[in-house]
Amino acid sequence: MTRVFTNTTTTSVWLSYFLRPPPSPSVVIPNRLSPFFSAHPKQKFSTLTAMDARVSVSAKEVSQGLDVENEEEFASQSTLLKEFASLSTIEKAWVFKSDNGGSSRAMFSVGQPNLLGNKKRTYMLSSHIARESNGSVSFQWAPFPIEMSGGSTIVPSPSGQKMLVIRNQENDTPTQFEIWGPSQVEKEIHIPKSVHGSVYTDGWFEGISWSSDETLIAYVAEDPFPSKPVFDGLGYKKRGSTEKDCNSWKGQGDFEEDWGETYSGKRRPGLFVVNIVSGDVHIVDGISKSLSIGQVVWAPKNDDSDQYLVFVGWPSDCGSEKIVRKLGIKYCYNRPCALYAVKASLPKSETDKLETKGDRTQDKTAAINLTQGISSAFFPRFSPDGKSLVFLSAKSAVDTGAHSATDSLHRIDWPSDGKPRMSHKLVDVVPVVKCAEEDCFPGLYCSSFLHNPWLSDGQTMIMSSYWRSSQVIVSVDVLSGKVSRVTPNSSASWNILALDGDNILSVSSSPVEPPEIKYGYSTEKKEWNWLDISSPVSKYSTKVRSLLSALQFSVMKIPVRDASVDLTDGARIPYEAIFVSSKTRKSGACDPLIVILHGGPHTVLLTNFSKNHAFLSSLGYSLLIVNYRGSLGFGEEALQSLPGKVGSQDVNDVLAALDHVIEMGLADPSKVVVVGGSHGGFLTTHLIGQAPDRFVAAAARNPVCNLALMVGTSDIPDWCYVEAYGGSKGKSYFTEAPSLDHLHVLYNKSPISHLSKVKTPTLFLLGAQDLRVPVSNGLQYARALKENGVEVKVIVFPNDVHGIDRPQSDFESFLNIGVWFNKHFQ
Ligand SMILES: CC(=O)N[C@@H](C)C(=O)N[C@@H](C)C(=O)O
Repeated sequence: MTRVFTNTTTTSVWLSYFLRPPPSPSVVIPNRLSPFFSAHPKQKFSTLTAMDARVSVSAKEVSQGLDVENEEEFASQSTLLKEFASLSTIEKAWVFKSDNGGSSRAMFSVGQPNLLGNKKRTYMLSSHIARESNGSVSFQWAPFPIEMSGGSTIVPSPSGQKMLVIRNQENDTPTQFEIWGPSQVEKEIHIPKSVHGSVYTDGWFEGISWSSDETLIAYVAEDPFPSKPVFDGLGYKKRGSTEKDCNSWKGQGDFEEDWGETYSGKRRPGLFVVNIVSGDVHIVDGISKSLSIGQVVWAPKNDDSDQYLVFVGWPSDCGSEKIVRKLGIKYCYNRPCALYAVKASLPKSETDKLETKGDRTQDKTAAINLTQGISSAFFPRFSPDGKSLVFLSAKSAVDTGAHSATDSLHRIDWPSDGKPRMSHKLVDVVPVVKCAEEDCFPGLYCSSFLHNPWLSDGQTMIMSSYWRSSQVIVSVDVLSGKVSRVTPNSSASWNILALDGDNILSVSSSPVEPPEIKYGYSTEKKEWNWLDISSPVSKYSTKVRSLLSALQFSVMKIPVRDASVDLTDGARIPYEAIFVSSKTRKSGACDPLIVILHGGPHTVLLTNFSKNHAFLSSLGYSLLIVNYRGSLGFGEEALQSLPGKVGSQDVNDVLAALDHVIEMGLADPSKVVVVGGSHGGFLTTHLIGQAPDRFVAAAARNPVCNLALMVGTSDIPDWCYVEAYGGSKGKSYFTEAPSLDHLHVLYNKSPISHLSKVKTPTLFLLGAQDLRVPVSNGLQYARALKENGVEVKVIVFPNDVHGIDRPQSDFESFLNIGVWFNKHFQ
């Protein structure tokens, strides 16, 4: 994670391969396809004037890789993209009860890309929430936000009286823990790197939990650095010699496996407790070093002095005798994991630690596996009365091998004496939904849980979940298992931020409406009402508002074309595509269309606001965002219909969605381009190979082009097997040493096997540090296209990982996508 927002400046390496003769250095009149220009002739004029005044360049002086023809286009489009790229996003919120009856206070964490600094700026904005006697609610905002500089994360204490600020530091500098009171820092604790490395704040292993008396904080941090061999002029230096000696150097020592993409070089997550009164830190005992730890919470206090912690543990061998290493975990919910309980206190003595039982020696402090009957358990949450431990499970993903699948929710009734046992009965609260009938609950698909997700009845949890192409907020009664959708039945998307007592603080947005805060309350009739809350963050510029007000969107149901073949019921149900277009149609002509494809393949593109998509639609394109079968949010059978059929079923689903909008008269078949990343790049490159006459241009971000190459270089070789062969075969065939037969199948399922048919000009955006789909995949395919005389442009971002989401790289990527598409419609 730290690598994503490093302070280093990105210098993009431009490898422009224009096989056509170099364009003449004439000034290009912005083409007719861009409504940005046609809708705002004055802006166009002023942009060009500004450009003329600022730069007067000869063809030779133009930036490397930027053809002169496109420079005007670059300048104009970047002005538009800047409008969207610098918008702020509300990411988290905390609500604190006020002493004063009906009111409360909220703190919002807001993120904004800092393009010049190439990192994300995070700031805090506070508000007072007042509930009036007439039932209305008003938010009074602090006049200015405050930037959180250098802070890795903040975690308020349960009472809201204290706040922990963690500052992870580079190199050998100790990690800083600051305990803040209402007006000042009350305590500062520096934890040297010899105790542990950086605290995990990645949103997955991350777990930072205050004890109920607010004296202890349990958290997850990297194990300390292992000692490394030291050498000097005479050779190896024995232990005890000083390592800081300038006549010696440290060797590398043994290679240590990490969790792959975005975790490169990160050491094992271990469990620690700090006492904020004494400043003492201890590593929690009794946990096998073969477990990676995350998501720790305190168990309810029992009568004993012992306090227990509950955490998630991931085995290093991914729970399989066959697998000898950690496999990539980012986007991969199929890594087995279990909930464990362990005593938080330091062992009192060795005799207390070891007790002889017959001929067996038992470690009384060893962590206990609480969820032995299930292959996956994470996001542990205790009910407010401490009687239930509720958790989410991705057992469907683990058991089938799909990297992500439908979740299920489970409960353990926590022992009344507070002492965890080996065998707890697991109660299924919300099972996996196999076949999601249209407009019915499709199952749970959660990417996070609130720290405190409970309503005051103590049995209702509130959470966000994907529901077909939208994100919605649902309530779940953990005793009855009843799930209810609490957000309106519109097509917009909703994300929960925090609970304010029994009320819900959330954000809602759509492809044509930027995020707005919504405050939900339940009426006496048990219906949810939602209030629009005006906030400084949602004061979007007039330009953004006017561009978006010209757009509309709808969610289309796309009938399954091959419904007659052998399919499960869930795989026959229509899938969806989000169609974004201009409200006004210009004299019967259709705007050009961009087909947008998500990766995974088991993810989904939601009906929420996307700055980059808003930019592309504001350029004058319609968008067709296809949630082909295999996407999250449509039930388990639809999802599981894809593994084994990648490169055919998903490709045909996209083509059927495209035909659907063409048949409806919403798109012109001669004006279609396509873009996708990762598995979406796999689809993009498959489409230009399998349907070479249908796309005017294409753009692929870190695309999977050759599974036979990826299998030997990616952090998730198992993914290649599962998606190519299907779950059960893929899992059993998986090996680190693929046979020739395997490589043959992997190659045949890949876009590279259709390469000879490709003629579509294609832009490649590649992250040189990508461990998921290493840069070699995109480069090999791009070079092969070039060899065949196809027009190709490649941009490699040297410091980017798979997401290519560092602010400057994201900006440069989408600017190039916009320019590339416009260029090929000229
Ligand atoms: C599981 C996974 O990471 N698969 C990749 C090939 C992929 O498509 N990733 C998605 C999540 C992406 O959008 O990057």
